[in-house]
Amino acid sequence: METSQLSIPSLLFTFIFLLLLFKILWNSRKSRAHKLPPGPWNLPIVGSMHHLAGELLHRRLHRLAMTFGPILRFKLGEINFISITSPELAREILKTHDKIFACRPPLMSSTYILYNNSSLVFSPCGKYWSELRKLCAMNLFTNKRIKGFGQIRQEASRNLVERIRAAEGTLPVSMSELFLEVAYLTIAKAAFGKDGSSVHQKSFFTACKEFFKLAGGFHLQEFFPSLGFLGDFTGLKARMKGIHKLFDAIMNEVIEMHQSRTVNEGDPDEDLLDVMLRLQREGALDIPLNMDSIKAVVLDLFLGGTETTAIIWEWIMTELIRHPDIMKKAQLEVRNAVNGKTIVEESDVHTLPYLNMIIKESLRLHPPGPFIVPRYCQETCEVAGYTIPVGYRVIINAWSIMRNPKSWDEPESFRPERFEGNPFDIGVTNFDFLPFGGGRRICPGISFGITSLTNVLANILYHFDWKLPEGKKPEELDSDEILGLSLTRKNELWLVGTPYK
Ligand code: HEM
Repeated sequence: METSQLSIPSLLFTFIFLLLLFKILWNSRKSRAHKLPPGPWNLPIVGSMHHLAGELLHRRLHRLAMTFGPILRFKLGEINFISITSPELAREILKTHDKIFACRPPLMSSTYILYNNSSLVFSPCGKYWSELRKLCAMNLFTNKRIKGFGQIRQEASRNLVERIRAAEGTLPVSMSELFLEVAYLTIAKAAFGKDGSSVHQKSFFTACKEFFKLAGGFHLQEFFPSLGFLGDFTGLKARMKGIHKLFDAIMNEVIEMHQSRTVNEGDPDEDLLDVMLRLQREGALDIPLNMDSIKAVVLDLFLGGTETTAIIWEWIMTELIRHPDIMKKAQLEVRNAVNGKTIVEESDVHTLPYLNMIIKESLRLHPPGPFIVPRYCQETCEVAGYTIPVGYRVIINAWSIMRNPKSWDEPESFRPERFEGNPFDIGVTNFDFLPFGGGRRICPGISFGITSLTNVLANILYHFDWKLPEGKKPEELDSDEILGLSLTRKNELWLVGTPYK
C-alpha cells in the first residue's frame, strides 16, 4: 500500500525539485563573490516570477526600477536577467561595452524554426553574423534598392485604399487586419517578387502569424533549459518544428522557381531572394552562404519587418483618432503636398515633416519592441559599478527609457511637435530614443520600414476622413496593450474611412 503512494511521477518530481534546489544553492554561493545589481528577492525554482506576474513585463520592470534603480537583476526559472531603464546605462551596454553585449541568447523558436540560429536576428555575433550584416548593408537594404521597391509600396497602398473604399464610407474595417496584410505583402513582394509571393501565399502568411505567436509567447520551457524534455511534453517543440517544415517546403518551391529563371544584377524585377542566390553562386561572402542561411535571412525579413510595421500603423491611427486636431494637421500637410492628384506618388511624400514627427512620436510612445531584442553577456563585465556575469541576459527597456521625464517633457502625452527641429534623428544612435535599438545590432531595416510607414500613412490620410464606428467617441478608444514578440494593441482597431472629396 505504502509503495503505491510513491508513484513514479512523484519520485520524478522530487528528483527534479532537489536537482534544481542544488543548482540554485550552488549558483548563489558563486554569486556572493560579485557585487551584483540589486533586485527583488527570489523564490527557489521560479525565481522572481511572483514579482512580475499581473502586469505586462515592460511596465512592471519600469515600476520596479523606481525601487531598485535603473539597473536591476531578476530571475525567471534558471535564467538571470538584467533590466536597464536609463539612457546612460543603455549607452554603456550598446556603446561602451557593445562587443560584449552584441550576442543574442539562444531561444527555442530560433533553434527549431530559424534553421538552428542561422537568422540574422538571432545568430550569435561573430564572423557569420557580421557577414550577414554586410549582406544587408551592401546588397539588400541599399538606398538604391529601397528606392527601387517604390513600385511595390505604391501597389500596396493602392490596394489598401481600394479595400477601404469597398466599405463605402459606412462599414467599419479592421485596420489591424488590413495593416498586417499590407506589411506582409510588401515584404513578400520585395523578398520573393510578384510571382514568388503568390506561391502558397495564404499558408505562408498564416505560418508567419503562428510564428509571431510562438516566438513571442511566454513559454515556461524557455526558462528551464536544463529540462529540455518540457518542450516535448507540452508539444511546443513539435509545433515549432511543424511551422519550420511548412516554411521550408514553401521556400524550397519559391527557390526552385527563382533558380529556373534568369535575372541579371540590377534588373528591375530582381528581388531579395534573387540577390542572395546570385551572391551564393558568386561566392561573394567570406562565409559559405548555404541554402539554410538564405532561408533564415528570408524569414528575418518577415520576422523583422511585418508585425513591427503593422503595429506602428495601428498605434499611429489610434493616436490620431484620439487627437483629431493632430489628424487634421497631418491631413492638411499631405493634401497640400499631393495637390489634388488622384494618386499619391512617392515623390509627394518625401517631404512631409509633420507626418515624420507623428511617426517618431508614435515610435517613442509605442515601440513595437519595448525591450529591443534581448542581448547576452559574453564576458563578465562592470556596468555602473556592478558586475554582470557571463551568461546573464540583458534587456534594455526602450519603452521605459522613451518615457524618462529627464529626457522627455510630459512623457505620457502624444505631442509630435516635440520632434520639431529633429533633435532625435531616427537611426542615429541616440540613447534617449531607441525604437530601432542601437549599437552594432541596430535594426538594418530602418529605411525600408520608414518608407513603407510613410507611404501607406500618406495614402490613407489623403484619401479618407477617419472616425470610430457609430456611437463611439475618440476619448473612448482604448490603448490597451498585449506583449508578445511585439507590443500590440490588445483589441483590434476598427475604423470607418469616409472617402475624401
Ligand atoms: C517600424 C519598423 C521596425 C522597428 C520598430 C524595428 C525595430 C527593431 C529593433 C528594436 C531591433 C533590435 C535592435 C537591437 O538589438 O539593438 C531590430 C532588429 C532587426 N530588424 Fe528591425 N524594426 C523595424 C523594421 C524592420 C524591417 C522593415 C526589417 C527588414 C525588412 C527589419 C529587420 C531587422 C533585422 C534583420 C534585425 C536584426 C539585426 C541584428 O540582430 O543584427 N526591421 N529591429
